[in-house]
Amino acid sequence: MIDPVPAIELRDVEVRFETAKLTFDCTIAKGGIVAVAGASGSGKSTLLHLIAGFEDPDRGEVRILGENVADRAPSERPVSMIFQDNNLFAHLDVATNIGLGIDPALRLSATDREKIEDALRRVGLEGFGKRLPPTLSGGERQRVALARALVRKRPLLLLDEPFAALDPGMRASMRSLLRQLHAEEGNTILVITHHPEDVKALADGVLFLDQGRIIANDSLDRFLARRDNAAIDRFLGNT
Ligand SMILES: Nc1ncnc2c1ncn2[C@@H]1O[C@H](COP(=O)(O)OP(=O)(O)OP(=O)(O)O)[C@@H](O)[C@H]1O
Repeated sequence: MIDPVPAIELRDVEVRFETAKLTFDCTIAKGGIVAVAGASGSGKSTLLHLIAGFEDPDRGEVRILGENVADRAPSERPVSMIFQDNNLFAHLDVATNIGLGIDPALRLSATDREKIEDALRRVGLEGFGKRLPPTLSGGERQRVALARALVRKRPLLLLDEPFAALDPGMRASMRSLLRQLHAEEGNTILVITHHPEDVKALADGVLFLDQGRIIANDSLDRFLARRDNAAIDRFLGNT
């Protein structure tokens, strides 16, 4: 049965920049992996920033798990966000970077240390705790960012092009890791990607943006079958 309380609702949300006006209306059910796609500049990052609280709407309402989050700072929202890069503090070792997800003041108990070790195991980085981020590969750094999100235990995980810097083999392995963690956590994931193969391999649903608007909010199958929009055709390589 579909949970009646959606993970995310954007109601008449409008953001105005000097050169762009973005308007978002959508409802996203709990528990799926949703790919967020669309041409460069279509508004994908802004959409995620609105949900995470890094951007405030000029109009409209952002609701998470049934609650209007207008007054909630990013750290108070039930959300973790992973960026393309710059997720980690270079001068802090991997375990400490993950510990920041548990307590930003780093008052970590023995149980917290076990949670960090467990998260490292789950992302395939056992024994990496003492390493510094600059000594890791791009894929390993993204795994650490995922481990930090895991220990935060937030029901919503937002990823802004998390695979952008990775080679095809690494992308595929990150996709399967994400699917596996999603199956274990039962969380709701939104992931920005420019690649149809990520959408096909990862997503249950697709939000497709064009010029600051959501023009599709479909199940994966329905999205892949669409032939009614030039921007979607271009993305899927149907032209
Ligand atoms: N802080 C800002 N100030 C002014 N304009 C902005 C700001 N953030 C985004 N914009 C504009 O809003 C539009 C959408 O930007 P956004 O970064 O959300 O797009 P995107 O789909 O994530 O693009 P990309 O795929 O290139 O990352 C663009 O025209 C961009 O120039």
